[in-house]
Amino acid sequence: MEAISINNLSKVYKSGKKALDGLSLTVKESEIFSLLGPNGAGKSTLINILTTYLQPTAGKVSIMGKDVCTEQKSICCLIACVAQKESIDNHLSLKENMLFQSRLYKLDTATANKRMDALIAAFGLKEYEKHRIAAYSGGIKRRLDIAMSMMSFPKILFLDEPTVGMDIESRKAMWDIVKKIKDDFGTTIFLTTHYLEEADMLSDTVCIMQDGHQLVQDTPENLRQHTHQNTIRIDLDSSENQRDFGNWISDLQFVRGIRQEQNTVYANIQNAAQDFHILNQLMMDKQIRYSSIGIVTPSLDDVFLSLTQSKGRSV
Ligand SMILES: Nc1ncnc2c1ncn2[C@@H]1O[C@H](COP(=O)(O)OP(=O)(O)OP(=O)(O)O)[C@@H](O)[C@H]1O
Repeated sequence: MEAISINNLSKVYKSGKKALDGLSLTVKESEIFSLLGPNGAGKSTLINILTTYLQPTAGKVSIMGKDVCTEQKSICCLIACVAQKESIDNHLSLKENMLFQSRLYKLDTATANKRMDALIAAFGLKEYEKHRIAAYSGGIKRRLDIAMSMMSFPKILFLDEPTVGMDIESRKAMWDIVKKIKDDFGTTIFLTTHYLEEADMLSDTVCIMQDGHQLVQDTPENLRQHTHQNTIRIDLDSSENQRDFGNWISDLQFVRGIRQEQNTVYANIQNAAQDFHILNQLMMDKQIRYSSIGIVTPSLDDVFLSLTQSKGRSV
């Protein structure tokens, strides 16, 4: 069974704003699924519909086979959502916070204690039990927040930007925990993130959306492969004017978009084998000075930009 199935979903707010526009996607059971998209793409609207806070305008959405419009109660027992705003009570201890959560789900004491001990061990929280919660770092609080939401053993866990604002150490620790949730508990994880490296490291499937609909959904590896043939890297000589070059290359008919990092320009093109030679020749004719040019292995950033960037806009 698919964990989440979305078919032709639309959401129009009262203001008339169409936030979702014929979105279709599927999330498999026990996978880590990352949703990416520029600001305003419709990610929050989608999560709010999937977690039953918002009603869709049209389309069909099912969670573990249950319809979001007619079976909200059953769905709420199957999912948990960790929003960006933490839900920890600083006046309670770590264990009290977890047990409070278990009462919301009406777990009996023996089950609650068993789950709590398993989660404290799995999330590396044992050493923090004796400390005051107010003294926890943001990363540890986030970890506790996720452990609390796992007390109900949800089938699907929604994580809204789980590592936003964290330093790289805490971010890596969080990645290990997200993988552990999938491996040890078999939970399907649906996460949103603005960090493409994070989506790349964690995800079985990545979906990139824009303007309320899906642009692409695939494994990170396949997405990189997709762009691999379509990205040319040019390292300009420092004497070249980067802005002039950026404008010139953007205007070429076969260039779909560019990304500039100081003297380096990444150009997304239609046909690497053919366009690489044409570009090389045009640059020589124009006597543009560069130290190297080549087809490169793209990062997920290149995939994201090539799909969401309009022609000629540099980032
Ligand atoms: N309650 C609302 N009423 C009217 N328009 C809304 C409402 N909520 C969101 N929108 C609009 O719907 C569109 C999608 O918004 P949404 O918050 O879902 O995008 P997002 O991808 O989560 O963006 P971000 O990454 O900035 O959080 C935006 O144009 C937004 O301004």
